[in-house]
Formats: sequence, C-alpha cells, structure tokens
Amino acid sequence: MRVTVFGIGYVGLVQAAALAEAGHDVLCVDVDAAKVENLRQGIVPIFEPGLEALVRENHAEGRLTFTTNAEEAVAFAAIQIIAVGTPPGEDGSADMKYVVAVAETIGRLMDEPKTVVTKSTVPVGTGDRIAEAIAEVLEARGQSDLVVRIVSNPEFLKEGSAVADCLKPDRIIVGSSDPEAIALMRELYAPFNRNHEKMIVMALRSAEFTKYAANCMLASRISFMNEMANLAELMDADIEQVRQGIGSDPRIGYHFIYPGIGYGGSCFPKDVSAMIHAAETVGYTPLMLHAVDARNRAQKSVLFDKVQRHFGGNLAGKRFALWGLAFKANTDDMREASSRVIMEALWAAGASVQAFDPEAMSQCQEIYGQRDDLLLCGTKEAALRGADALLIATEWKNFRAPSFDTIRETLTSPLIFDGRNLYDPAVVARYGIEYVSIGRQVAGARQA
Ligand SMILES: NC(=O)c1ccc[n+]([C@@H]2O[C@H](COP(=O)([O-])OP(=O)(O)OC[C@H]3O[C@@H](n4cnc5c(N)ncnc54)[C@H](O)[C@@H]3O)[C@@H](O)[C@H]2O)c1
Ligand SMILES: O=c1ccn([C@@H]2O[C@H](COP(=O)(O)OP(=O)(O)O[C@H]3O[C@H](CO)[C@@H](O)[C@H](O)[C@H]3O)[C@@H](O)[C@H]2O)c(=O)[nH]1
Repeated sequence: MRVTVFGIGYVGLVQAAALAEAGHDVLCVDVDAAKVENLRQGIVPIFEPGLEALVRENHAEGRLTFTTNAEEAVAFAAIQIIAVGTPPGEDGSADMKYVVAVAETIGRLMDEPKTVVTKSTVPVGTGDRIAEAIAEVLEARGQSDLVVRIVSNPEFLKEGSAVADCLKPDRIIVGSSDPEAIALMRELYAPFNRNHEKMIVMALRSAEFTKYAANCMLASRISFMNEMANLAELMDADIEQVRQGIGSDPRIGYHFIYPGIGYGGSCFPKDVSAMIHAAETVGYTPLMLHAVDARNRAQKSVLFDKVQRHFGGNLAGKRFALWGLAFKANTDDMREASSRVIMEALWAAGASVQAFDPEAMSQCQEIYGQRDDLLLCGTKEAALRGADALLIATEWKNFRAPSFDTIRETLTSPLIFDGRNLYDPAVVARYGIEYVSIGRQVAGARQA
C-alpha cells in the first residue's frame, strides 16, 4: 500500500520506517527542509536504537522517501497520516495549529478520496475539527463531493524503544465508524497483526481519549510512587523493598512504579496538562490529575533540595558532576528532562556542573550554549574530576555498575546523590561513599 506521513519527528519517522519495513511504500513530508535533505542522505536527526539502519535500508530499497513538497505528498497515497507536533499552549491546552494546517493542506490539494489518519496525540473532538477544516477548504474549491474519511490511530511508542514498539505493537487503536476506513486500516496494519489480534476498533472520540487516559494512568503511577518514596523516607522504610513488595501483586505489577525525580519527556507533562485543560473546559475539576502534575513538578526539585540541605544551603562555588541529561535512558531527548531543573537550580545557587550523557550532549549544548558554569565532559569519569559530589539524573544502563573506587578517588569528597535509585546503598557504603537516594534507607539512617 502507499502511505503519506506528515511530520518526520520521533513518531512520524519511526512509524514510517516500520511501515516501509513491512513492505509499504511510504512518502514522508516535513516543512523542515534541512531534515528532509539530511534524511535523503541517510542522516537520521534523532538517536533511537535501530532507527538509522531501518531508515537507511528502506530508503535504499526505495520504500521510504522524503519530500518537502506537499502537493506530491497529498497526491502520493489514499492514506494520509498526520504525525506533526501538538505542543502545549500557554494555558496547558494542546496546540492544534500544526494538525489543522496539515488538514487544510490535504483539503487544498486532494483531488481523489482520502483517508486521513491522526497519529498525533490530539484532544477529544479533534477528528471532527479535522473533518470540518477539510470540508471548508473543499467547499471553497467547489469540491465538496470528494470523500474524506477520518480515523484516529494514536501512537503508543516509547522513546528509547520506539522501533521495537512500532514493529511489535501491544495494540493498534483504530477510532472510526466508517467500515471502509476500518478495512483500510486492517490492511495497512496486517503485517503487525499476525501473532494475535491487536487491533481494537472503537468510536473516534474514544480512541482520542484512550491515548490521554493511557498517559495519565502511567503518569499517575509514577507520581504515586514518588509520593510513597518521599513518605517512606520520613517513616524509615525503604521504597525499593516496598516497590518489590507491591509489584509482586499482579493487580499492581512491576511496570512503571520506579520512584525517582519525576517524569519528563515530550508526552507525560504535556498530555497531563492538556487533559486537565480539556476537563476544565467541560466544567470538571480533575482533582487527581492536578495532584499527579503537582507531585511531578515538586519531585523534579527533590534531588536539588537534598544537595542544598547537605551543604547547609551554601552551594556558591561548588562543583557537581552530573550523570545523565536525557529525560530517560536510550534517547538524546532533553524535553522536560529533570536534569534541566537540577542544573538550573544549581546555577541559580552559584554552583557549576560537569555533565556527561551517552547521547544528549549535543542537545544540551544546543539548549544552553557556551557558559562558564557548564562543562560537557567526554566520559562519565571525566565529569567527576574535582567535583564536590556526583548527581545522577537518568537511568542509563551504562551508569549501573560504575567503578565505585574511581568515584571515591576522583571526587573531592565521596558523595553520591542518586535521583534514580540505581545502586544498593549497602554496596556503595562498603566503598566508603556517602549515598543519598530517593526514599531509601542506608543502614536504618534517615536520608539527607
Ligand atoms: N515523541 C513520542 O514519544 C511520542 C509518542 C507517541 C505520540 N506522540 C505524539 O505524536 C505527535 C508528534 O510528536 P513527535 O515527538 O514526533 O514530534 P516532533 O516535534 O519530533 O516532530 C514533529 C514534526 O512535524 C513537522 N511539521 C510541523 N508542521 C508540519 C507540516 N505542516 N507539514 C509537515 N510536517 C510538519 C515538524 O517540522 C517536525 O519535524 C505529538 O502529538 C506527540 O504528542 C509522541
Ligand atoms: O517507573 C517509571 C517509569 C518511567 N519514569 C519516567 O517517566 C518518563 C517517561 O518515560 P517513558 O514512558 O518510558 O517514555 P516516553 O517516551 O515519554 O513514553 C510515554 O509517552 C509516549 C508519548 O505519548 C507514549 O507513547 C508512551 O506509551 C509513554 O510510555 C521518563 O522521564 C522516565 O524516567 C519513572 O520515573 N518511573
């Protein structure tokens, strides 16, 4: 089948590459000419495990192509997938301007029936808005008789495992009441649906809602565990033991109950805010979502607060090693990363940062530019040199079994503040290093 994908970001590019890998002919269109030109030369703009090879192979074999030409893109296929950004507006609502712009483009340029599939995360009712936007343009062109089918097909990939998530999806949500559109979606996703039935067909608005409900649920689990971790600390319990204790209940499970320094990324913070905004628009006060969001905002400062307490509130002139800049492991993405809150608080207090991340260094450079209080180091060991303590902000595998001897010998004082609970406190203590983490107990002593 032929498919057009609007937007070559994390979602558009990975999904396009997965569809091409399954044998479809996919044309990706983006307004960013540099991105398109780079991709034509095999340069992938983001770090995502397995993506570069998938893009290069499918591009070389002619199934995955790139353009900035919207006319070519609309003419290319009966299926038009929208995967452009839906960033937060100033009031927390999801900004639909890119989605609506694509809808208008399709309406302006189409001259045969189209099935328009929304993969971007969009508020409930957006399907109707897209249909209206296209209908208005068609009417102005005197082409109201052209058939337009609207489908909601939200994306559930996780950054860091996006390729695997798209090649082997847990579920494929299809929101539509149009039998022809549903049949087309079945054909499109048949290669991903062989093992067992993964397609869940529902009303369009329910599909749009499902995406927000999933992200709000996952965000709630994380904020809940962070609240428990903060309490465990005050009550001399160990949250890692508690995590294992509750995770063993199959009704709870082990997924998404890691406490830490809050969730970041381009999805949870913005989608929780967008759902709060949407709820208030229909006259409902979403008490739980407000609490999830408030806990997360506060949690991002918890590690800095511990550092500040430890140094008696005086951080001026201190130097800190920071391991991890990305919002999670296996990505170069720093959108809403907890590391940013920590660095900015340290700088405001007069301290400096020596940072290392396996993939996010250039993004950090782009965000903060050259500054005297930020040194980007080539290795995690280099970041330790002359630092007063080590702070850990991202759960990279590469940080899980460091040489504690090197850490002790390279820091000016043997001290770790771990925002992701990567180590066993007893092991770290054996190396003569003071260890402060989130909600854990060190030999019965209270955390800093
Ligand atoms: N990043 C994720 O992990 C993830 C996962 C699931 C869903 N989502 C949702 O998917 C959507 C896209 O997210 P993303 O992270 O891929 O965004 P992104 O910012 O990485 O990419 C969006 C792309 O759309 C392009 N674009 C903007 N206007 C365009 C237009 N008129 N025509 C063609 N291209 C245009 C931009 O240039 C950019 O390359 C969002 O709604 C997001 O919430 C994201
Ligand atoms: O137990 C956990 C799990 C995650 N996190 C943090 O939560 C954030 C988000 O992690 P994750 O969900 O793995 O990454 P995303 O790429 O943001 O993926 C989420 O957001 C996407 C965009 O909507 C959805 O498609 C995915 O299903 C959903 O998991 C990161 O900062 C993690 O460090 C925790 O603190 N504790």
